[in-house]
Amino acid sequence: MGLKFAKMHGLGNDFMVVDAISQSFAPDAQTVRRLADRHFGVGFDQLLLVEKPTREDVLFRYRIFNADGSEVQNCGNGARCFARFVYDRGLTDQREIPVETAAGKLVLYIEDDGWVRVNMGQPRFAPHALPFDVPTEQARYDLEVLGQTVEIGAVSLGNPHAMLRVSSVNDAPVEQLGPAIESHPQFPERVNVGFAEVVDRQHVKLRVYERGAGETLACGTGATAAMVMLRRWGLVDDEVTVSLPGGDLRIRWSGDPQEPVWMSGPAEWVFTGELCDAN
Ligand SMILES: N[C@H](CCC[C@H](N)C(=O)O)C(=O)O
Repeated sequence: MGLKFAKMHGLGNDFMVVDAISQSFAPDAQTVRRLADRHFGVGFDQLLLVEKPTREDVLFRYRIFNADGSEVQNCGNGARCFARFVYDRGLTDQREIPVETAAGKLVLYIEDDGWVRVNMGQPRFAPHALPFDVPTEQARYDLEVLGQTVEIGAVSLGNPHAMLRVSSVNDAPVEQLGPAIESHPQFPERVNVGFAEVVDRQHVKLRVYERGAGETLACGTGATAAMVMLRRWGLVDDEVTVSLPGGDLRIRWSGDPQEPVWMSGPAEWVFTGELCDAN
């Protein structure tokens, strides 16, 4: 009997989801990379593990691995799929699902319309939270990259995000600046890179070059980070639709750094499978 898994996605950001409570599965980075391969493996942007919690105030531990094998602190689209998975599979009958991540506690809510709402916690702007090697915290930073100076915002949602404002996401230099900023020396743990176009105060278009996965069709923490930084820059209101190539997310934040950010969006099942024993 090989490892059973589900293939799910949040707006095309796709995941292999494994119940690692009823199955023994603790993959190393090489195994994750092999399973992530879209020809030799299952194929995914991230692997999500459902594990027993290590703290009392949550129902599950939620672990996330990028396609390059790196374990990371948060994944917004993955959190919605995680909630769908544990509820639909009967691992919980609660529709308010507190989970433990490497970045702390998230609370996932399954809504009547099938969407999932996530309390993403408070945004953290302090450079050390990303980490980002700059002397002081600023609302905007000038970053030297590929021989040019680009203006970015920087925020942690448990995982690190840099964001640039662009006039058009369609023309954004994602292929050039994405990898260059992702691995910029001032981001010692690398960084996710968002390219945001402000349509109006309630609508943003976004593309994200993800740390450890490349450009994805959607990024939940990236959409959250973009809204938060644009709200801090005074360019959007408290409720924003973020349109990514794979679809829309709703992000809500009051602008108060002590207040949590809320992300709402869909989570879809695609198929279930079982690895052949050789894997
Ligand atoms: N690439 C991210 C993890 C996945 C985030 C993304 N898929 C989301 O929906 O938030 C990182 O290395 O921090």
